[in-house]
Amino acid sequence: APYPRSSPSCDLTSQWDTIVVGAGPAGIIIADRMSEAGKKTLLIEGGGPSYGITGGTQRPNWLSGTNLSRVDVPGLYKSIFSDQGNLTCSGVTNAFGGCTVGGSSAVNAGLYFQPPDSDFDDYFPDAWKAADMRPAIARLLSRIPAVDNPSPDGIRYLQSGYTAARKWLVDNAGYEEVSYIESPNDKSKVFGRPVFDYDRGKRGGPATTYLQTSLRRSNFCLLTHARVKRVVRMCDTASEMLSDHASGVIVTINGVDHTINLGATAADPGRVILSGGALQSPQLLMTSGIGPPGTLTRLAAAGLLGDLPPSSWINNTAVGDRLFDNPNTFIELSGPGISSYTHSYASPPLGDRSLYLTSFSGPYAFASQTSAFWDSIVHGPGDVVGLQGTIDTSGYGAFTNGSTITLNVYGTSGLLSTGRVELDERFIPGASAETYYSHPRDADDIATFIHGLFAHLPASGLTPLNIAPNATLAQIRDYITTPSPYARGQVNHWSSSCRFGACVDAETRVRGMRNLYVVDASVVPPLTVNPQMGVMVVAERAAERILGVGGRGRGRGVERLSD
Ligand SMILES: Cc1cc2nc3c(=O)[nH]c(=O)nc-3n(C[C@H](O)[C@H](O)[C@H](O)COP(=O)(O)OP(=O)(O)OC[C@H]3O[C@@H](n4cnc5c(N)ncnc54)[C@H](O)[C@@H]3O)c2cc1C
Repeated sequence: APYPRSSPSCDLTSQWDTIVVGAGPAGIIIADRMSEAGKKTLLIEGGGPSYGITGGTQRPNWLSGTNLSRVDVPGLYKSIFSDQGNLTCSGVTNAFGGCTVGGSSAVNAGLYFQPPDSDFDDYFPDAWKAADMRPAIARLLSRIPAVDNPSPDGIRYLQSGYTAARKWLVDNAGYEEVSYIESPNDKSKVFGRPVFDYDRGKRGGPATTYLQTSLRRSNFCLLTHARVKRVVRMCDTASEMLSDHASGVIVTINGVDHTINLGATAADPGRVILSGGALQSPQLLMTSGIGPPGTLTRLAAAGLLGDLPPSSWINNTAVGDRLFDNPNTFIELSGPGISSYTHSYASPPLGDRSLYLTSFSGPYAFASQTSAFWDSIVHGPGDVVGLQGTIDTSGYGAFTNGSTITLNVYGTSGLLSTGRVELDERFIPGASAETYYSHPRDADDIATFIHGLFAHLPASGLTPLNIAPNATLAQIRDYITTPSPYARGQVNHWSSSCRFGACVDAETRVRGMRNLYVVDASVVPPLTVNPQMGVMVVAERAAERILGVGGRGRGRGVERLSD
């Protein structure tokens, strides 16, 4: 049932100043800022509750009697890959992700790295440069602090992988050990502890912070189990509004379609903000008659564009284009000093269970990453490729003995391969095959990174098990580009499918529309770090741009065509 079920502010027949589609991290933050600014705001989520505070009740028996759900406990993170409950987008997208209150921030590992200034300066448009983003970053960190020592008792748990990796990378390979909280900008030959958005041993993020302030406002409603089919942008001849105005959305609740309307006035025409994530926001644009003409023709033939006439279609091939995800490779590493640890959903060791239940401390206070490191390859001025490694506490696949851990290697910013959001025969969105390694330089760069790392392996400290430590560059390149349980997997860091300039303008407004916006990972270019903090910062900055407030590079205010 819709949640909260009886709130008077959830009267769906009323008219709204702002309708936000999707309660992922971006949607929650932008909806909170809109309602804070006095806009009557409706946040619509297709999935249901997740964290205990949102009404989530899925939990293993050892959490019975608490108000925690499985989502709240960081150490239960990996269970999502074997038991998705009803938290994921299964059947809704052809990819892995969270479709629940909090979106993927409710099912992810909680890694929360601040993007370096260079990401904003190199890849974002004017008004989104590093200097413009500082207030947004400060606001975000004041609501969701960054932590790199997640257990509230102050003890660092499961550190054998950290110790071995430090010897390898800092002592042998010349990496500098840094605090990523204090020094977010240096992302070349650096090693350190991962940063998380946990809150005193529990999963944090926008759902436990921003959403809670929104829910206390009488001008805010969160509607769950409600899927938006499309934005309404029909000509309304009575008021002579054109189809470049969104007038509301069509949403399916319990199998029944409803139209929910914006309340346009001369002072405030209202706005629809799509925050469905990098796969579903482009899908929503397409089902609203905005996208590649071939896809719009298919949707119209299937009757999925309502009665929007072809003359009102906005043909834009940039919708869904240049989708990005990090190509990844798992490298299984074993060493005599390593004690691996696999978190258990149903039966954590008794000591670890009681440590968590009494003080939210111990191994269950974090998802399993003990260290992270970065390097870069400079191809030329402004042409720099970011490379990341993250080390976990357990082995994977066929390599799960007690002394094996997993290194996850990604390529990040500056990679050249991108794909497209494609709608399959049922119009479900997914990633096209070109998303990974379609440009040969990417495989060369990532193979060079791995080859260089292997050259510095300590003599008896760590041994790669699934790739030979003396593999040639060509062998590594073949390994990482050949599908296997360890290579070419999806990291699910979907982004960049509705880019600034081509798909939205510098106010995040959809090109060709006056009051329709996209604020989520779709507008975020490939970042040097895991995306969620960048997504949240972008939502904070977008609120300033849309509301027309906020210091340097001040937003131009709503619904005046510009850029
Ligand atoms: C398993 C996993 C692990 C990850 N680990 C990390 C990590 O540790 N650190 C990190 O930085 N990033 C991580 N990520 C990525 C990160 O979680 C995402 O980048 C981030 O959540 C994207 O936020 P978003 O707001 O763009 O969209 P999403 O998180 O995708 O949220 C979109 C929401 O909109 C809803 N929605 C979509 N369409 C509709 C519709 N038509 N009607 C109603 N509702 C709709 C969806 O149900 C969903 O809840 C991980 C992702 C996954 C899947």
